[in-house]
Amino acid sequence: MSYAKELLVAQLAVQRAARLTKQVFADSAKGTVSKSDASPVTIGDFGAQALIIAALKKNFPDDEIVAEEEAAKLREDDSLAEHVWNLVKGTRLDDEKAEKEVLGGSVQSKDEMLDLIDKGDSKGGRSGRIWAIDPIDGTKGFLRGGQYAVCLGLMVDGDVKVGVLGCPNLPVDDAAELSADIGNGEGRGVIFSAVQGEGATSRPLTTGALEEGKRIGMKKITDLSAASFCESVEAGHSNQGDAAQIAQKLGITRPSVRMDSQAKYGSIARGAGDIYLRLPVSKTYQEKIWDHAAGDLIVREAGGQVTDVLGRRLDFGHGRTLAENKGVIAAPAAVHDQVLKVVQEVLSV
Ligand SMILES: Nc1ncnc2c1ncn2[C@@H]1O[C@H](COP(=O)(O)OS(=O)(=O)O)[C@@H](OP(=O)(O)O)[C@H]1O
Ligand SMILES: [Mg+2]
Repeated sequence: MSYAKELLVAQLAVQRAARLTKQVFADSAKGTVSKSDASPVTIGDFGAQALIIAALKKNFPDDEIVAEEEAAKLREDDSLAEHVWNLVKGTRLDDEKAEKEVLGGSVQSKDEMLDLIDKGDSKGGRSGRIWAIDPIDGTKGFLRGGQYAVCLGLMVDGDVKVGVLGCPNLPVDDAAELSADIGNGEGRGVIFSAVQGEGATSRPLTTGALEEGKRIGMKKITDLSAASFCESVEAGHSNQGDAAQIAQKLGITRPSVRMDSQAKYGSIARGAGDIYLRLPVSKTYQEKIWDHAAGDLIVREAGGQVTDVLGRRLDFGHGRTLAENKGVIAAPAAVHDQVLKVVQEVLSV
C-alpha cells in the first residue's frame, strides 16, 4: 500500500497551517492581535486546525479525525471567530498549483470553518483510517517564541502509517547543534516526515513547492557517556529529577536540552540529539495521541525505538489517549534496552 498521496497532502497541509501560526505569532509580537482578547495560542490552534481539516476532508472525505479543539468556544464568541476566520481566509501557500490542486483551495465561509473544526471529534480506536492533529504542540514554547510543532499523523487500524511534523523554529540544517534557542531566527523552519517502511526525511518548511526530502537517521552511538538527551521544558510534563538520575547512571555528562513540543522527536531522529525521555509526573495523566503519533513514527523510521517506561510500544489504538502507556523513552535502537533498564531501576517499575 502506497501512502504517497497522504504524505503529500499532509506535508502541504502542515506547511500552510504553520504559515498561519507564524502569522499569529508575528501579529502578537507587533501587538496587533487586537479584535479579540484571546491568546495567540487559542487563535493559532483554531486556525491551524481548520486549515488542516479542510485539506484532509477535500482529499479523504471518509477518514476520521482526532484533533485537540472543538468549535464551541468560537460559536460563543463571534469576535474571536471573526478573527480566526480572517486568518484562515487569508492563509494560502505561495505555490498556487499545490494550494488549489492538492489542498483544494480556501475554506468558503466562517460557518464552514466552524463545521470543519468540529470534524476533529473522532473517538479514535483500532479500526479504519484516523488522522491525529495537534495544530500547535508545545503551546508554551510557541508563546515564548521558542520551539513548537504543527503535527499530523495517519493511523490505519491503530498503526501509524504517515507522520509529519512542521517545526517553524528549528534549524533547517540537520547537522546544527541541538538547542532550544532560536538565535536570530535565520535558517529556521523544517518539516520532518515518515511513511511506515520508507524511512524518515527532512526538508525546509517553506510555503512554496516542496523540496526533495533528505533522508535522516539517528546518530549511531555506542558509548552512552557521549549521548545528549532532551526533555520537556515544563517540569509538570516530565519528571526532570528522575531524568537527571537516569542520565547520571548512564554516565551521560552533558546537561539535558529542554525543548517544547514534538520538535524533540524530530531532533533526535536527525541525530541532533540522541535520547528523548518523558517520565510521568502524575499517576493519572494520559498522554494524548496527537502529542506522539507523528514523532513516534519519524523516530522509528530513522532507526530509533520508542516505548513507554514499561518497555511497551506506544499503542495508538486505544482512543484519543495512550491509555495503556506511561511516559515515553525514545532512543537509537541499539541502546534503547540499555536506557530502558536504567529508567526502570530509577523509577522502580
Ligand atoms: N501533566 C502532563 N504530563 C504530561 N504531558 C502533559 C501534561 N499536561 C499537558 N501535557 C501535554 O504536554 C504537551 C506538551 O509537551 P511538551 O513535551 O512540549 O512539554 S513542554 O511544553 O516542553 O513542557 C502538551 O501539548 P500542547 O498542549 O499541545 O502544548 C500537553 O498535551
Ligand atoms: Mg500537544
